[in-house]
Amino acid sequence: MINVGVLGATGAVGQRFVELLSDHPWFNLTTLAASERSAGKPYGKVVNWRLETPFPEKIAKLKVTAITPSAMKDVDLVFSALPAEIAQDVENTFADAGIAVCSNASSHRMEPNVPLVVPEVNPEHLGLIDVQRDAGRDGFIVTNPNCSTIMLVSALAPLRKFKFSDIRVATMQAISGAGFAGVAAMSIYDNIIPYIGKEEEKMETETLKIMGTLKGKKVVNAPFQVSASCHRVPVIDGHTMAVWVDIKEPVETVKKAYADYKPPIKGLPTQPAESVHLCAEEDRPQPRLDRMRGHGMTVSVGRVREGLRFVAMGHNTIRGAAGASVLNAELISKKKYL
Ligand SMILES: NC(=O)C1=CN([C@@H]2O[C@H](COP(=O)(O)OP(=O)(O)OC[C@H]3O[C@@H](n4cnc5c(N)ncnc54)[C@H](OP(=O)(O)O)[C@@H]3O)[C@@H](O)[C@H]2O)C=CC1
Ligand SMILES: N[C@@H](CC(=O)OP(=O)(O)O)C(=O)O
Repeated sequence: MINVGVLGATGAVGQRFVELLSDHPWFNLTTLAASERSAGKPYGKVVNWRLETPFPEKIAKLKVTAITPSAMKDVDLVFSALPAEIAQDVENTFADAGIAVCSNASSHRMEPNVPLVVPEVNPEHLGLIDVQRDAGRDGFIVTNPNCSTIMLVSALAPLRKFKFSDIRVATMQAISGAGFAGVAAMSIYDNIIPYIGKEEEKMETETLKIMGTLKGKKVVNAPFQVSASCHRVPVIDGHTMAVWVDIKEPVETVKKAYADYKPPIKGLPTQPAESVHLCAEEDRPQPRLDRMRGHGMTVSVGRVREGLRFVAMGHNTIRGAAGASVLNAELISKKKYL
């Protein structure tokens, strides 16, 4: 068992980490860290547990620590669910102290030495860990993408054998993506907000890095163009997106590619049986009905039609955040980087 901790354990994504790690077969959750408001108090007293699954009582008494390596001495790996502006320095400090960091925050994603990984899409990019180590670091940082980007690249992965260069995407994103206090009820109820700060830029750049090729010590971006329009909708969990790709193959050929798809990795505890599920029903995927497919780790695709057009949807705080990071950590562990 590998001892792990969570940075930002009280937040929307932090709670998902706690849920996924409290009974993990490879990882032993020993340390929970949050802001000064929470540090020094028992986790059960400071967390406002908002998940549908029961609160894991066995960690209720665990004392929340400060977000410093010295306060988290027994851990080999930390999961970061910190706000990006805090994560920037904190994650560097942990990696410099010899600790592996699996981060959900956007701060380091686009740095050339930092792997931006979705295990089913670009597992080989973990090779950038060696580049960080060669530069003299004892630990390392591995990131997972933005929650909408994960759904997009997962849905594109089975289509890589076809030629395409132009992707257009319009998202309908859940309010949990903005964190617990992110969107006021008065703003989102009976409404759609056609702006999510920096989200479009993230989808347009992160996709190219993830679907790029690791050549020597760097990733060469995928040679295509992504154009995104992002919108907040009154859904609690589950990011949905309409996607247009310039694939010329017949619809049936594309559907077969989804049906036959086998991801390049297997044997990880958090990996779902299907990383991408092709919905047969004409009115699916829908967030309320499909977000928990594969324990929240499966991306559902449907409405594949001429154009080529389709709809993709996945759980933003599980597949799009904490689950993605845990899957990265499992791959890191399997590949003996720890
Ligand atoms: N929500 C989502 O779907 C997704 C979120 N992300 C990213 O994950 C990260 C966390 O998001 P989310 O969980 O929604 O955020 P929340 O606001 O819900 O939680 C933030 C967490 O960080 C802690 N924190 C805040 N300020 C500080 C500080 N100054 N020092 C130490 N700890 C601090 C909080 O502790 P305390 O309770 O003590 O204040 C809390 O545990 C962000 O970078 C976000 O962009 C990524 C993908 C999806
Ligand atoms: N911006 C996303 C969530 C998020 O925090 O993304 P990122 O990890 O790229 O900061 C949303 O609002 O749904």
